[in-house]
Amino acid sequence: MTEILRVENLKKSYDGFLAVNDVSFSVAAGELKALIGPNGAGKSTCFNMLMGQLKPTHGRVYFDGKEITGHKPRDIWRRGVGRTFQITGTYQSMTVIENVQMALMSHHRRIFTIGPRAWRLYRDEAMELLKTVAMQDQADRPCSVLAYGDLKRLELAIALCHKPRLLLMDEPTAGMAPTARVELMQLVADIVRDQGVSVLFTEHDMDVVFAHSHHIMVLNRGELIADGNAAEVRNNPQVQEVYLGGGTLFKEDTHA
Ligand SMILES: Nc1ncnc2c1ncn2[C@@H]1O[C@H](COP(=O)(O)OP(=O)(O)OP(=O)(O)O)[C@@H](O)[C@H]1O
Repeated sequence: MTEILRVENLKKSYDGFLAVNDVSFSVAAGELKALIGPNGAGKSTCFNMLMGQLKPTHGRVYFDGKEITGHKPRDIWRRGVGRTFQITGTYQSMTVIENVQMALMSHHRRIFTIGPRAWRLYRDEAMELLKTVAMQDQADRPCSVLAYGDLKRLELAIALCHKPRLLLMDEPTAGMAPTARVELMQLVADIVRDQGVSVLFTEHDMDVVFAHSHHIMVLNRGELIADGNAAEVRNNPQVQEVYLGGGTLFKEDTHA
């Protein structure tokens, strides 16, 4: 499979404390890959280095074969790396579809189009994106009245406006009820399958991780201790030790 992201020997030191220590991995085109680990393992630090918010102390990051180490977040985003955050960032005073239209205007560099005419721009394209996340029936509702799970789906539609080839999702299901978590990740898995986009996500809910990921990486104290499919990771003694002190780890995965 074609490699979309490659990370080589990434390190991040905070005043001498190595939060990420010599981490190397890759993400293939069309792959749904999880990055898991206990609190403080270095997942967010790693994400922030991939997205340009943090400069690595050492190491290199390549996106689609080109080095992006230390590039500005906007440059990385323009190249096709999208991101969703733990806290949703929609405009509450606008409707669902207006939020998507705003993101499309930004993508097409028409963000300074103002007045009523603006809301005729990209409406069809926005509606298509809302269909992708099964939100078309809520297009004209104000964001302020949306349920949390719907906000997360809207955020996903907004991230897709920029046609990312790689989407980094930081704890996409945080704060959601268990059924809504599985539904959201099923939606992400469908988008990966149908659109060929790659997704790298961090997650604390192991049911979500093992049900949907093609591959799983485990970070512990800044070091990558496993990178493999669900069975390989589940049976890895070091992973079991980290999570449950050596006991039986995860439920059987449902991913084929
Ligand atoms: N700006 C900072 N300055 C100093 N130490 C930091 C900073 N940011 C993170 N750390 C430390 O680096 C380590 C890794 O933190 P990070 O937030 O990357 O972990 P994480 O795996 O994302 O954790 P969580 O699952 O709790 O979000 C932690 O020990 C944290 O305290």
